[in-house]
Amino acid sequence: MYVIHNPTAGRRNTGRLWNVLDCLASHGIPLKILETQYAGHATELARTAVRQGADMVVAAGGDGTIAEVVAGMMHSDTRLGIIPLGTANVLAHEFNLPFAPKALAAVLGSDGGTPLWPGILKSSDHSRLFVQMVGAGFDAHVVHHIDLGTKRLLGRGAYVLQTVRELPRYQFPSLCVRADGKEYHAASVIVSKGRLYGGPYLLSSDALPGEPGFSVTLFEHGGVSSALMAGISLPQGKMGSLPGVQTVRASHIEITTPEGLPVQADGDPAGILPFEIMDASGPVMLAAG
Ligand SMILES: Nc1ncnc2c1ncn2[C@@H]1O[C@H](COP(=O)(O)OP(=O)(O)OP(=O)(O)O)[C@@H](O)[C@H]1O
Repeated sequence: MYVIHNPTAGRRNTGRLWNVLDCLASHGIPLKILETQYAGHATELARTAVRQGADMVVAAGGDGTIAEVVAGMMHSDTRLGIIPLGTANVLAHEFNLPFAPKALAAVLGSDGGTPLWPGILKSSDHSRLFVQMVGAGFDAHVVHHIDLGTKRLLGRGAYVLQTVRELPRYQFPSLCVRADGKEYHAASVIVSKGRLYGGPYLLSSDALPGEPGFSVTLFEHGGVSSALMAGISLPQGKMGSLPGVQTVRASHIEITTPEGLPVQADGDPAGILPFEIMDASGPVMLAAG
């Protein structure tokens, strides 16, 4: 079992990592632990692990680390494992993974698997894989402005703090979104593979992370009060019933204008508009118990 660890993920709390690895080792599972040195390194390490015949590659980090590991495992029979060490760990919540070391080690050591079908975010000069969601509009603006030191200190609270800071100065420009050819205009858009957002919070109940296609959540209204309402509704699981919020299913999404507006993927900065979003060529199998 190869374990690819991002030492910069989350609050750098490696206690869970070592406890899980101890459990696995005590069950005689051979481990090869690799540490990432820079952004994008996890993809190279995963690709090498697959080439060396790894039966499982474990991403030890947050959603960004998982996406990078998955990008190096596509078109292989290698299974994906997760040790959630990130800030929001949305994918771990999505698949109901345990966070307790013993239970997590049991999942990683089991034969079970469930499909995870990633998405691809493509611009004119680069493309990247994502596992949970892509956002453009206010949430991407917050992600692009977040201070890494504060994120390490406050965890998810850093997003709340940055939201409060950015709200008064964000202009809420109108985005042009084309979902399977149909045009929409919205202040913000979140294109999800999964149901959850920002942690264990329900965004779109019709999302299917193991199948092709996306849930596209469109926030029609901009402005401080609409953004605050969305922020309050999310932890209550009521985002879907908020006035001005609509969700559509689509398999090909283009977000074209305003050009230069920031985009986030899996909670990390991911370039600027314009972008198109499509399914990856197939799923990977996730050890999820
Ligand atoms: N050694 C490294 N130095 C700097 N950056 C790294 C390194 N290894 C990985 N990264 C980058 O760190 C980014 C953030 O990691 P990750 O998303 O796993 O953690 P997080 O943001 O704390 O968690 P979450 O996405 O669950 O909120 C990744 O997108 C990756 O490109």
